[in-house]
Amino acid sequence: MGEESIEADESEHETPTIPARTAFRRFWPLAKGIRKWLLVVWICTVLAALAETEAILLFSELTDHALQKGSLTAFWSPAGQWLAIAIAGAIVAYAGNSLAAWVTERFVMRLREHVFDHVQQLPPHFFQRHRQGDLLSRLTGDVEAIETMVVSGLVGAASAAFSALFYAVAAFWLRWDLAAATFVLAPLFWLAARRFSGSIKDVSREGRVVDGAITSVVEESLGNIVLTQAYDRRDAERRRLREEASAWFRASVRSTRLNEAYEQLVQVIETVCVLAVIGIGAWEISTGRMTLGRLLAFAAFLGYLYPPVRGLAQLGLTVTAATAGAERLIEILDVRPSVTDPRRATETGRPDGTIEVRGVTFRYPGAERTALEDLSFTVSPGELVIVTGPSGAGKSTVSKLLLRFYDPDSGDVLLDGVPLRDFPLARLRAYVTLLPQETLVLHDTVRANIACGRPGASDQAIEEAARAADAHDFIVRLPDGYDTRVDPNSARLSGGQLQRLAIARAILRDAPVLVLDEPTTGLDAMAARRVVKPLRRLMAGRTTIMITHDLNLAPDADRVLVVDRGRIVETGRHDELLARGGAYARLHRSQNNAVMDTGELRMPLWEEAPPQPPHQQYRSTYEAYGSPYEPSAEMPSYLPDGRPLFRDAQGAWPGM
Ligand SMILES: Nc1ncnc2c1ncn2[C@@H]1O[C@H](COP(=O)(O)OP(=O)(O)OP(=O)(O)O)[C@@H](O)[C@H]1O
Repeated sequence: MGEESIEADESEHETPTIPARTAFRRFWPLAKGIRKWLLVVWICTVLAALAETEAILLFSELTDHALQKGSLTAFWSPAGQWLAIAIAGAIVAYAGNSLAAWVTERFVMRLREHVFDHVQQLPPHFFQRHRQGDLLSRLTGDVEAIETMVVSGLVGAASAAFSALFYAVAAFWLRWDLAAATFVLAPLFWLAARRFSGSIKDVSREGRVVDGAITSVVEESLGNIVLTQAYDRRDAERRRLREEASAWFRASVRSTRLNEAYEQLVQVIETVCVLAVIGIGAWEISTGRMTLGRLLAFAAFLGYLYPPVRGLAQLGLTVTAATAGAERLIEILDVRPSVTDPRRATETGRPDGTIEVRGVTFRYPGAERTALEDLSFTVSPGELVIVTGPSGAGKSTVSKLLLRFYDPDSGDVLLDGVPLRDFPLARLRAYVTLLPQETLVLHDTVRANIACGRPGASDQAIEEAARAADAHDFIVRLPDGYDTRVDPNSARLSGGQLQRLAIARAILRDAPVLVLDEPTTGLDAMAARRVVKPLRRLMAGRTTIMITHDLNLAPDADRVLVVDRGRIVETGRHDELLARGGAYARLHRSQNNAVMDTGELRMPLWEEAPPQPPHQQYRSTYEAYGSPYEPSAEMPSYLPDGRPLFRDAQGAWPGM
């Protein structure tokens, strides 16, 4: 594996806890380019606070001169100013809030793209070890949580701090002694927030985790709906959902209770402060040291002062809660891609397609055993090499190294003599095309599904590829032809048709090297036969490495590599290997026996063995491969009605 691919078995760790400051610093760089707008939002908030202050002072003036004295002439001027300030304040607040929403959503968009981009580069085993629902919840809920911390949090904190300071100065300016008396109570807010912050963070973290678990259960359950219905697993699935939903229920109720307790405590503290002001104010008015208007203005300043003070404390809690989401995103962002683009890419033209695997040893990150051990082979341009072997032998791992999903721990994979790690990833994957075991379908039209082989391909090229893949005929019979929308779960296309669509895509891609991973697995015999011809057209003139259990395709290969426990145990042509009577011959035999076994399922349970029909055609096949023919007395080759048990009794794979 390359030096970049430091990759721990991340799933085994608990999500690490991170201080809010670290989390903030981690995501702040993403605000680049929008920071100036944050400043504008902050200025708008300041202007709105100034307008509010001016309004309060005008209110005080109105009380003392217009209301107390009952003078209408003293009313008009301050009233006009108040109205003008209110309108200006409203415009500024509107502009500020709209801009804040724009900045916030831009940040969320950028963050989501950043995380999504990163996740897309992660190696296959990451996705096997993380539940999809949990990843979804991180990409949605947690991303928004971080916004509260970085953007709203920052602007909120700056605005609240400014407003608090501003109103405090105004209150001091009005009556410093009265203000000082009430400010003595301010630390109570801070104490209350401190008391609650730890528990709120815990419960938020719990909530984020459970949210991911619920999405996972729903997603897995819907993805497995056939199993659920066929085996009547509805109760089990409901129980699974209920378990997670109960955890969510508990976390959510606890979170509301904590927030509500905090809110109410703050209300009580506020009431104490207001009563203190009224009490002191009443005493001051009674001694003639203060007018009613000034007292009301003072109370109003305090009234305006509390929300930002409370907001600051509340913001602390919100940021603490958001940190729980940040921790979950940072955990993902810290997973390093197993491969990266080279620092200096090799400049080559289109390669001829010589693949050389040279002394490759590879172990999956976190795995105990090596999946490949000192593997070496070469495939010349235009050759077809089949890689076969028992399950778990390491065949698919070979395909992952050929596509450079991973780098080998030692040894090298070379294309035209250049190590794969020296190619830019995008270029490498244009040269080496994978036809994976499961047919991958985009949620889009048939046309787009083929065109993704070569973005920008003309309709004519798409149709030619579809014809070469024997897909054109069934495509034109679809309701909207090439414009019919397909999706991975739609029953609109059969497995064989999807496979032919994938072949059309690969034909259009026109890469010099092809990696086919079990191209006929999962297809029934008829469907498998139908893809053979298109496959041959696809393989023509390309270096092809076919990973397969299906040895019906082996006689066609220039070479067969038999892999077992990560090593090549045999290599040669199909007939040579059969004649050798080793691992390959055993695999071949077991495959044919497997066919016979299915035939046996259809047999009636006779008391006695049925009469044996002649087996001459199999004798000649065996003898042609140099194997001794040993018909088994217990294992009939024909059904009692005379139909052959072997599917290739009419000659191997007539479709080829
Ligand atoms: N993501 C992974 N993490 C750890 N070990 C893995 C991972 N994927 C595969 N392995 C292990 O690597 C070995 C080779 O797996 P591989 O999938 O290449 O086998 P295979 O020959 O393709 O099997 P099959 O024919 O069943 O698909 C196996 O022992 C498997 O358990």
